[in-house]
Amino acid sequence: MTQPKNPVPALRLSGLEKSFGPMKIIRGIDLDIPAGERHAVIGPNGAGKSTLFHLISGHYQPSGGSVRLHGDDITGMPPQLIARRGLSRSFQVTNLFPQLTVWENVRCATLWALGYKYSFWRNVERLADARQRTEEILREINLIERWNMPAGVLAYAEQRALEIGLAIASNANTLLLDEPMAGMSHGETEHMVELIRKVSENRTLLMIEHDMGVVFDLADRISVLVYGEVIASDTPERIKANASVQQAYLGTEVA
Ligand SMILES: Nc1ncnc2c1ncn2[C@@H]1O[C@H](COP(=O)(O)OP(=O)(O)OP(=O)(O)O)[C@@H](O)[C@H]1O
Repeated sequence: MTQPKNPVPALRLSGLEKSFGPMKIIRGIDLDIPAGERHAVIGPNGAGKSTLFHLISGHYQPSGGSVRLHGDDITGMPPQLIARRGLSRSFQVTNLFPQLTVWENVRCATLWALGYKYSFWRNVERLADARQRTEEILREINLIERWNMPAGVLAYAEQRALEIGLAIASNANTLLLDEPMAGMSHGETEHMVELIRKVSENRTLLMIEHDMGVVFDLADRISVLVYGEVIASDTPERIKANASVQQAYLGTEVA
């Protein structure tokens, strides 16, 4: 990044730990993610990547350590409170209302973000701010032409784009994406990369991804997680050249 970095990182993980019974799954992670960075977490199956996301988003309670979002301690807060503070997560499993239209799905998230209580929702078509914001988001995620289709009949890649739309509709400034390219064709992957690049232009992005082409194309910085520890956190070029990363994980994949 060419701009000076904000001294308060968007995310700061300090001594983060998670055990399940006697099994230490996350073993003391220290990691700063500056605001505006696109950061990828890679690592072998079972390394603890999803667990790490669960800890950051509040879906799991850490066994030790802390999570700070823009300097505020959010450790152990419930997911909905963390989301209210601007951190939004999209899941590997789909999180949409399939019978509602694309428009209605985004509008729900928009209404929530604008602070409307459920009692307002029956006059929802009159809420100009919600309408305008919904339209903006559908344009941003390239689904404006699908606005009137039930979410359940969209193509898989479009459903994933809509999930990203729901995340940004909630006014998120920090996005956690868990394997956004999973199950996509080559063409769909290319579109998703462009979409993620666009929506992360003015947001902080943390993503788990197995597609190394995508990771090395999108990320400003990459952290490599092996057995619950970050063994390296650096630029794509340095990660590629890092001997211990090669040995532990990448092998010949990106050599
Ligand atoms: N709720 C749980 N209870 C017990 N063990 C768990 C729980 N959740 C995860 N684990 C274990 O923690 C380890 C890390 O799992 P996790 O899903 O975080 O890895 P991952 O790096 O995301 O893997 P993958 O790339 O395959 O998705 C695994 O051994 C898993 O079995």
